[in-house]
Amino acid sequence: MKVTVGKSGVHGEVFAPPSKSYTHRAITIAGLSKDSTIHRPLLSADTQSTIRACEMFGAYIEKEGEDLLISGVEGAPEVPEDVIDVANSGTTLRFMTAISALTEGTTVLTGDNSIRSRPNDPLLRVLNDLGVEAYSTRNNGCAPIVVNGGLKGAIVKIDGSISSQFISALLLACPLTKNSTTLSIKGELKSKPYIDVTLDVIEKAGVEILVEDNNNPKFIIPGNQSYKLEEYTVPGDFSSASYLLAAAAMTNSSVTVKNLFPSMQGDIAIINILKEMGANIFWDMEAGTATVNGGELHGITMDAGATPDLVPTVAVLGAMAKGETTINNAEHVRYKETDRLHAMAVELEKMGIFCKEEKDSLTIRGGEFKGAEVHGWHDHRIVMALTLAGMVAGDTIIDTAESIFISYPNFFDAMRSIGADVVLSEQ
Ligand SMILES: O=C(O)C1=C[C@@H](OP(=O)(O)O)[C@@H](O)[C@H](O)C1
Ligand SMILES: C=C(OP(=O)(O)O)C(=O)O
Repeated sequence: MKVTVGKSGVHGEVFAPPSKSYTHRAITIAGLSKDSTIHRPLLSADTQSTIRACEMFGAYIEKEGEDLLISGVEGAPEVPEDVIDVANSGTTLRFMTAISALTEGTTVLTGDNSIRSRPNDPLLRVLNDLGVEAYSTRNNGCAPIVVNGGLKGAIVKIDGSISSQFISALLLACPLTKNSTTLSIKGELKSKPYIDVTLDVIEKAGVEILVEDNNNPKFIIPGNQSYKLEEYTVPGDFSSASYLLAAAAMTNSSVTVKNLFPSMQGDIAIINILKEMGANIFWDMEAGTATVNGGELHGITMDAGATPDLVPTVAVLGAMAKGETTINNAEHVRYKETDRLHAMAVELEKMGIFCKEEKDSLTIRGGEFKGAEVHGWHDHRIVMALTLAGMVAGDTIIDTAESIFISYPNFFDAMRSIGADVVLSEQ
């Protein structure tokens, strides 16, 4: 699918979609509990992967109105009858690899081309240390992955510099083993707020994990616990909202995004980033609304360590801001659906913007956008970010636009409802 984007601004109000990260955790934990109801889950391609995987472990999941009713396996996942295909979802692959380790048999997990090129070595290594035979069939840490269950608690260390999802996965599975686990981190921990999101839902489901030294965390996970999620409401997604808010800042127009209440999401940082860049933004936490009313944007230096998913948004903001924007501490952004540092540099250059890509940083010199035919890299965040660039440049065509189904299925409808000129076509 292609999207043609014309010069346009935004106006009015729009609802942020439910958080993808919170939805993955709520479904996974409900799948391990008894009976739970999840209110306002995100139903997208990635969260459908988590639903399918939980069903393969024996959970029953039904949609009733806007809710998901989940009858879980009460801590004892069954051995799946078939290969688990997570499609494009890294979160699902990592979480379900650890859940497989709780079964008493063999699970095989795989996914699409992108998933089969993303690293998992640190997770597989720690599972080995926890008594599980877990390996990549290609011996490079990439899916397909084989897991022979039998998870036991132990004292282990994991590399935190590639993906926090390995740690979230272990935090989800380890409370269900017979003995306790102590998990500490080697190297710099990236994407830490996602671990806080995991701990938030784990705690709401009545499971206890002790965190020693929140800055360089060590997790003490008592064993023999059980999840009881019962009732859970998913908050709005700040990563998805970043495109809506940035659209107003980039086109000097105005939008109010609703459903943005405080939560543990690191991407709440978009509010301060926009403020720092010069946008007129006001977040009313009690009302859960964030309003952007234009502004004169200038370049900033951003540390992407905790908020990798904001990188495509900040890259397009930087491309039309005055001066230079540098995104540092961003090597882990290369291990996503695609290498997003490279993808943004290549596509922004096609639109006339100077970019300098280094091993773990991207510098963007603000300039005049020109319309172009650009590649969406089959990556939802690249497509959504380039849509904003197209609204400034006009005459922009982005391919692989269907990838928005991964995290924000009605992104184009939402953008159209606030005035964006976006037209979808089949080829
Ligand atoms: O746990 C999660 O929900 C996520 C963690 C982050 O990944 P990394 O921890 O691999 O950086 C983030 O980029 C991804 O979109 C969602
Ligand atoms: C990287 C992402 O998700 P995942 O790791 O679950 O594929 C994302 O949504 O940007």
